[in-house]
Amino acid sequence: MTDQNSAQPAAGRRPEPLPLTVLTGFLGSGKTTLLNRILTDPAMSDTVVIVNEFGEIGLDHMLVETVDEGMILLSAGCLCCSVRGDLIHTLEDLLRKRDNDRIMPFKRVIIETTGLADPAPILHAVLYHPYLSMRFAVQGLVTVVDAMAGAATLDTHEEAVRQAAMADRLVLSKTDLSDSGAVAALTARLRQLNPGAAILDAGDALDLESMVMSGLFDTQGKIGDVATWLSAEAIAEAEDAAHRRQHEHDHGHGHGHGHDEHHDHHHHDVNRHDASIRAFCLTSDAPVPQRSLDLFLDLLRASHGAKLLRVKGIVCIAEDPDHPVVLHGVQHVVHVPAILDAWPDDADRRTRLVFIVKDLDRAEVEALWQAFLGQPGIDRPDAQALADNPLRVAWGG
Ligand SMILES: Nc1nc2c(ncn2[C@@H]2O[C@H](COP(=O)(O)OP(=O)(O)OP(=O)(O)O)[C@@H](O)[C@H]2O)c(=O)[nH]1
Repeated sequence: MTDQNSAQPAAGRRPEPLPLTVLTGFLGSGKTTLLNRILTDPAMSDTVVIVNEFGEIGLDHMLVETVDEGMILLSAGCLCCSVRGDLIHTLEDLLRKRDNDRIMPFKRVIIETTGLADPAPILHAVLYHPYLSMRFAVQGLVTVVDAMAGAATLDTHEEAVRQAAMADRLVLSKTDLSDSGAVAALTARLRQLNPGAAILDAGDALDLESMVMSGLFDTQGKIGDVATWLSAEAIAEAEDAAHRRQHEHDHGHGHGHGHDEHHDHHHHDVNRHDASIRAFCLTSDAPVPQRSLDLFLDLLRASHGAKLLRVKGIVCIAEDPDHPVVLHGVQHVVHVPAILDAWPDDADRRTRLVFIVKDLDRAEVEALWQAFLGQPGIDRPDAQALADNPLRVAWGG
């Protein structure tokens, strides 16, 4: 078990959390190339990079031009499975050295994963570690997608789909080697897969600092732009567009429209990997009682935990509607990283929950949500029945 006190700062006061970003992307997509750019940008000086590789002998560290030799740490194995403990120890060790002035006071950490990594357990490991989650402000996930090989990789490798679907920022590399039609098609596919993430072109003069700082907190550990972080509007719009496409598609079939039209709709169909992962947004105009929210989240993670890749939200709590609660979850755990002093937009106090899920129907989550909002429908469970269910305790435990 991890010793929570092992990396406590020397001084008594709690230090500002340090930004931590996970950089991922499929094999050969251009992660190291982007990292080199980040490390040579003056705005990104004092960055510690943890490079993770398969195998005993890493190659990437030879390719990364470091600002300071001591700033590169390597671990053998895959971060998402075998060496999660190593990652935690590495981060604790880094903090200890920084707190004891044994290394320079770095300002942020970037973890570069292997090309095959599943980012969910990596984010999870840091977000839910009782001490690390206090010391690091997790910025989220930047995923590099190779514009040349990206579509074929998404077709054949589910890891690549998960990396793209969970990202806060998507960076298209090798656009200089790809034709514009292929880039546009890949961009459209990524937008459908992950409507909430900004899509950037590595060939552009990127603002690397804001690319890396894609999370809820800014460099001082202060709450940043919640609406951008949540991306609820973009996800809701994408859902509407998908609905319209589906409706037109069904309408086309029902009324025997021409073959060409069908052909065009089928052209937009997502492939089997993409189709198993989806993003959606649930909203409520009515404030949500704290207990209903707790029960909803409990039951959701207990019954669907492994299918929840990410959950983000802003919630109007009935007991304290002036101070919205921000939620952030990865897999089995959803936690409250912040309670805001005020609503980002006082005119819009709706509760918004954004989900990125795998093999889970929107309807199932929505039925549960409505049950806890006190709006049970036909064939839907009601909250009291769910709360009284004797199995609930067993599931939650
Ligand atoms: N033309 C071009 N080449 C690029 C671009 N980005 C990366 N490359 C090249 O693609 C190859 C792979 O890039 P890396 O940065 O090593 O990719 P990686 O994701 O770190 O690779 P792994 O660590 O093996 O998974 C290298 O030869 C890079 O020079 C780009 O935007 N344009």
